[in-house]
Amino acid sequence: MASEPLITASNLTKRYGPHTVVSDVSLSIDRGEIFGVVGESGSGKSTVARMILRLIEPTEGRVTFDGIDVLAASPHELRMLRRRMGIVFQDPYAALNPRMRVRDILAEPFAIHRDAARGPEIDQRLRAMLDEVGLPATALPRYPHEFSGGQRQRINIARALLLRPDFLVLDEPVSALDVSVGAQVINLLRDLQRRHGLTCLFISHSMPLVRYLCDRVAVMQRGQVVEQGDALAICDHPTQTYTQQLIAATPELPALVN
Ligand SMILES: Nc1ncnc2c1ncn2[C@@H]1O[C@H](COP(=O)(O)OP(=O)(O)OP(=O)(O)O)[C@@H](O)[C@H]1O
Repeated sequence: MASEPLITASNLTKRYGPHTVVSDVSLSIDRGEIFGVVGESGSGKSTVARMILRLIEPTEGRVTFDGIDVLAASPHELRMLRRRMGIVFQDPYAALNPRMRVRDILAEPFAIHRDAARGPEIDQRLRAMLDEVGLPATALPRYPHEFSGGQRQRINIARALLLRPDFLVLDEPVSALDVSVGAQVINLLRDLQRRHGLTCLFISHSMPLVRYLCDRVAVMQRGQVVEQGDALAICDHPTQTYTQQLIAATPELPALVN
């Protein structure tokens, strides 16, 4: 028997005053898959992801996470849900507090979720996680400005994974990075996703990247899903003109694949 999807979003709509920025979006994300949301800037991708995480309240619609009604969750339930969800933002520079040491940035989730780990175990978890994202333990006492963009994004990924979430939102995680650095980060994400059996929502404007990384994809245009399904099928045989234009607009990936 097929398992229930980890996430279902049904008829999500977001309006700001008279502006409808997301309109009637429905999708479901299976456990262990990477689901892509692709579209040009302003098409509503981030708004959909933030509504799923309930960082933004939808105007209409429903979200379930592991069968739990996310929008009806009490503050306590929401805290428990948030622990199971991580997010990596686009801009690795803006996402890290420049006045905090890496150790404190990474330990922050443990301060919020006090029962997740204590004392010496926290330090152990930080070191192990840094190792997983390819950074040395000597990073711990240093400040974000001492790191390159790619290294900073690795710190963001480590922070997002520290509480061992089931679900990770990747909001254009490499679009602020150089192509070769971005390729390394994409491969790291793919390895971590496989190793931990993570379920991911990957937001991107790049069809080749979606083709490389995602199992399924939803294509968004002006707040609506115009096409969704198997990522390879849609990238190789798009049925919508908009999808064809997106493909034509993005250069081929350089040698990303390792
Ligand atoms: N708080 C807000 N108030 C009004 N409009 C907003 C607000 N947040 C987002 N929007 C508008 O909603 C639309 C969708 O934005 P969103 O960030 O979801 O798009 P996106 O596809 O993720 O774009 P990008 O790739 O540039 O991040 C945009 O037109 C944006 O200007």
